[in-house]
Amino acid sequence: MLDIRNLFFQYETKKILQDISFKVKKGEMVGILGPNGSGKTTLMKVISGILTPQKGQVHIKDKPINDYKTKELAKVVAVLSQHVNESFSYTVREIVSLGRYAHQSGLFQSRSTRDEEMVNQVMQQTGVLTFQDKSIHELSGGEKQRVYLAQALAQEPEIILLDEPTNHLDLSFQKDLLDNLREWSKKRDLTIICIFHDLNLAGLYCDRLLLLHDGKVEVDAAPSVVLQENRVKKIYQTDIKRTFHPIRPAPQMALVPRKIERHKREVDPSAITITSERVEVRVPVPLYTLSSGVVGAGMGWYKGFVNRHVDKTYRCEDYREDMEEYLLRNGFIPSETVGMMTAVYTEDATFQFIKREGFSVLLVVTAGVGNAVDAAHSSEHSSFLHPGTINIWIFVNGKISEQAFLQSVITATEAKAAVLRDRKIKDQETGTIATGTSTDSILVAATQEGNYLEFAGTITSLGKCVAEGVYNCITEALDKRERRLSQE
Ligand SMILES: Nc1ncnc2c1ncn2[C@@H]1O[C@H](COP(=O)(O)OP(=O)(O)OP(=O)(O)O)[C@@H](O)[C@H]1O
Repeated sequence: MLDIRNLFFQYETKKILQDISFKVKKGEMVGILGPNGSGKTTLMKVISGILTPQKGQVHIKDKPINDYKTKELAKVVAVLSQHVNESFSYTVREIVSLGRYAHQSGLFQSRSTRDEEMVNQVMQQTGVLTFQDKSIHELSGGEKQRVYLAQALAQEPEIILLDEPTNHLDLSFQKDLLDNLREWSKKRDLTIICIFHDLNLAGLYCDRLLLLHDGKVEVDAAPSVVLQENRVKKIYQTDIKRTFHPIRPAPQMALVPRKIERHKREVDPSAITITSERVEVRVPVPLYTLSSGVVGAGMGWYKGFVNRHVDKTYRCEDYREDMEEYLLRNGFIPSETVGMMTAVYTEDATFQFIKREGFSVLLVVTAGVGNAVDAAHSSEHSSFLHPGTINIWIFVNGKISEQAFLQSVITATEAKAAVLRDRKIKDQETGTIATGTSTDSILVAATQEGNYLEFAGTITSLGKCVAEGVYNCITEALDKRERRLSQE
């Protein structure tokens, strides 16, 4: 559809575009990225024929752009630029109707029914129909943006070029616009080339990204290839962290602000409160946490950690909502808290603080084994769930990798299974040695400050602390439980 070959462009003596080549297929949505001044707008102007390159060619539908007459080009390419001249006080409908210019013929450029239909349709699609009789000067920045988009669509182009179209748009209009553009590209084969400053929107919506740097193509590939952490850091000269969109398979770049906070981030036993109602840990600054809690499950930043005692007969339709209400009643903010449940006596909780060169680990455990299961034979069990019985908390004063988060879980689970093996705790249904209980929970939380700990396998320095601490804490908790049972 579009073939750009070896473009060179300069404003007087200033070289802007240097040897730019790329192709865009029909129906593709391509994002153009690059830091300020990298040449994005200049490239768009060359593609749309506003600027003529000193060298190189732009072919549209296999024909050099110079061979197109103005009207003919307008039927193929529409441009939505950043800065639009608004010297005339046209109404919205008039502005959108101007988009039909290329389709009108004859001396008086008379409008056909098709023109009217098209204008109404695009005004409907872009949500500007309701203010069609207002003057453009009376509109907000976002409303104007949608009017000019409607004008571009009214051209019924095959290619649309957009220069930062989400500028001025609020969140829902950004999403609507990009959803619509992508739908038009997929369902109507509209070819879209769009400049983005927001790398996340570009990564989420585009089929392909072209990253410009100093007037050259740094990389032209799929979003997951282009949006590499080190590349973006280097080209944009800023600190970012690559992550992933939680719902769609798209890379996302998170800005990392400069740190100015002065709070001490260390979790030690003074943060723990143990009562018959719950075990809680409160910290002043959120910790990066991986958990299987009733609330706060998955990865997130949390500053409250609650292991709530519930009765063995606890049944609740919506236990998540119940837990959130419980947290609120007790002064926790649910969105900042990981909440777990257990039927064991929380006052029998155990903890251990292990200090090592450059980092430390606080472990907190509640354990009961009335519900013990041998994972090797779990298929023989019914799937009835009892409240959690071995809950393990691992707080790391250090900076740990995502790998170390997961390895901590593995190491802790192995240490737990080892306790049950050494104490010969059996699965009541199968008579074999249990490996855990059916509803165990775990959390690993790290301050993400200080020494970097990449691994937490059983024989790494962090893994050894986790293994030792979990083994000791569960053992002590089960001793307490046995003493309590023997006294009852
Ligand atoms: N009319 C002009 N005359 C001379 N230099 C210009 C002109 N327009 C742009 N430039 C220069 O060309 C370079 C590229 O500008 P361009 O607008 O293409 O960059 P961009 O990547 O779109 O930037 P931004 O992200 O800031 O919109 C810049 O250094 C700019 O100052």
